[in-house]
Amino acid sequence: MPPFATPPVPPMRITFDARMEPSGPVLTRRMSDLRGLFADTAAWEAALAEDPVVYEVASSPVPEAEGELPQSITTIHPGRVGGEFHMTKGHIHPRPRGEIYLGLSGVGGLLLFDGDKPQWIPMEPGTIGYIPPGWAHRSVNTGDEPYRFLAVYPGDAGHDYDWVLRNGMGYRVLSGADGPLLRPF
Ligand SMILES: O=P(O)(O)OC[C@H]1O[C@](O)(CO)[C@@H](O)[C@@H]1O
Ligand SMILES: [Fe+2]
Repeated sequence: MPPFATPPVPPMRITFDARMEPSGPVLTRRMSDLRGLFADTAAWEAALAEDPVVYEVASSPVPEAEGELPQSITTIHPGRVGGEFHMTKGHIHPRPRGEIYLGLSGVGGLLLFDGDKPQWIPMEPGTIGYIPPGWAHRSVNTGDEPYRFLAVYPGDAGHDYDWVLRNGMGYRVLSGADGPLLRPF
């Protein structure tokens, strides 16, 4: 017997479709799901009229359970809200667990925050961004095309989104004349 109770998952070959996304469920996050995250509240409210899809997360069939290593591919569509680039909600793992991101297409960045100092890792196809345990993380599309990355994380990590609403992420990532501009919160 395994030392913990999880639904059994067989070894599996996970295939990618033409968009390089795993074939599992897709979670769609629209502008209205990102309440309280962009600095320019008026610009965010104006964007609600169309309520565009900001990002999609396609998951593999591996469950989020202790001992498993689920994966997902996130696509952040290009765009800005009051000069701030489209981004994920961001979260911290309630159980301190590391995570790996691999850039697949487009350009973006991985913003990390430990509650004290923020870190920024530019991401492009082939870049691995390592998220150590205890660091909140958010991904940002800093380009004009969809930014897509693979995430692999321990299945018991969990997602705490309120931590980011309470503490912020240390930086806001804005569009600047010479590329992304990191403005302290
Ligand atoms: O969970 P968020 O902050 O919306 O960001 C989405 C991305 O982060 C993950 O939750 C993994 O950390 C994935 O599901 C996805 O890669
Ligand atoms: Fe995570």
